[in-house]
Amino acid sequence: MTKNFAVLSSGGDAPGMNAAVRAVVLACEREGGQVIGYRYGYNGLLSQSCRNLNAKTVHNLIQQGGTVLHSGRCPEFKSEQSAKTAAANLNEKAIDCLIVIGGDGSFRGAAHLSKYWSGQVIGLPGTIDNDIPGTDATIGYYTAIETAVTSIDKVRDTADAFERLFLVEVMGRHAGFLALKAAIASASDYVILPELFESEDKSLNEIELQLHKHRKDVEHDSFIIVVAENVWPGGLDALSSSLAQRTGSEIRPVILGHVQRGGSPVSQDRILATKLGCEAVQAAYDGDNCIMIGEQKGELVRTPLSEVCDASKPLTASTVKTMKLLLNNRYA
Ligand SMILES: Nc1ncnc2c1ncn2[C@@H]1O[C@H](COP(=O)(O)OP(=O)(O)O)[C@@H](O)[C@H]1O
Ligand SMILES: O=P(O)(O)OC[C@H]1O[C@](O)(COP(=O)(O)O)[C@@H](O)[C@@H]1O
Repeated sequence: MTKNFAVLSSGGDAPGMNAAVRAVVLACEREGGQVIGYRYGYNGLLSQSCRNLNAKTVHNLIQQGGTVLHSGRCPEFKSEQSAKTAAANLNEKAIDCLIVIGGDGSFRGAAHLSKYWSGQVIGLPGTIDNDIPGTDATIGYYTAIETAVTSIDKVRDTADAFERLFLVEVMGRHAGFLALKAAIASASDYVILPELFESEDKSLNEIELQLHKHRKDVEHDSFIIVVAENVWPGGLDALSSSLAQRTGSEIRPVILGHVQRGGSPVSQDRILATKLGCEAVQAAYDGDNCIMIGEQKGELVRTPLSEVCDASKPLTASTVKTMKLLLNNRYA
């Protein structure tokens, strides 16, 4: 029996969300089913704002950044009444399976909905933060790394010209995946991560030591510190003035911000999104419910939403080891 699908993107948009929508639509059509797309995340589900999706509407979409369905945060979706409204709207459209592309918050929303709706809910991890367990990478993460690295490369040009110390803030909410990878790939000199942060004093002492030895060792005096957002109390301004006091250096802070969420997805994100989108449709036909599709060590994996919503995901130990050798503890 064919199934009717609905798909939405929720929370922070991520490059590759469109590729996931395309894959869901094409895989669904292949099985003879129909797909609608809800706009603005759970907001569209509550207001029944949706459109039909088919091979024609997803043509020429795989390379586009952002999300053609738009995204949104919808705080009222946490209520019982909202979930009941959403369930009624899905039933009105005769939907069998809702596919939610988003982060852990969006998956909490999907799990909440499933308490009041008898249809299937399936999550696809879409966030630049990569903070979702059950998958090695999330859709959008690879592109965001590239964007951050390209930006830091540009910062380096001017940092070298003036022999200045730069602080570059990278997104990630409360996770350091993006900052860690961006720092290594851009050959930055130090990185501040939520997972490793102990205290301001400890970090300042370490930076001071690294900077001092770096200045003795390297001909050029520029120094780039990547700072994951939401770690340093008072943010980049506070860190900048503490460092200026301690080191006497001229410091320039740069916040990369939402530029990291934009742009055409790199091929790794397109491929990941396409694989996960196809697998979501397969999982629906297998009768799965309340799961997230991920990829681990090259294999597609189905994990219960209850196991991904509130669990934390550790940084990869080998990447941290490399970082310590060449960045934070280079001169230790
Ligand atoms: N506990 C919850 N119950 C129901 N819905 C939730 C819950 N947490 C988050 N959501 C929904 O998911 C949306 C996206 O969550 P958010 O944390 O902002 O982004 P992300 O999904 O990227 O982590 C929220 O705006 C809300 O609509
Ligand atoms: O766009 P907003 O609402 O300012 O949110 C910023 C946050 O969204 C993100 O870009 C993506 O986070 P989510 O995918 O969890 O929504 C975070 O890195 C950042 O902290």
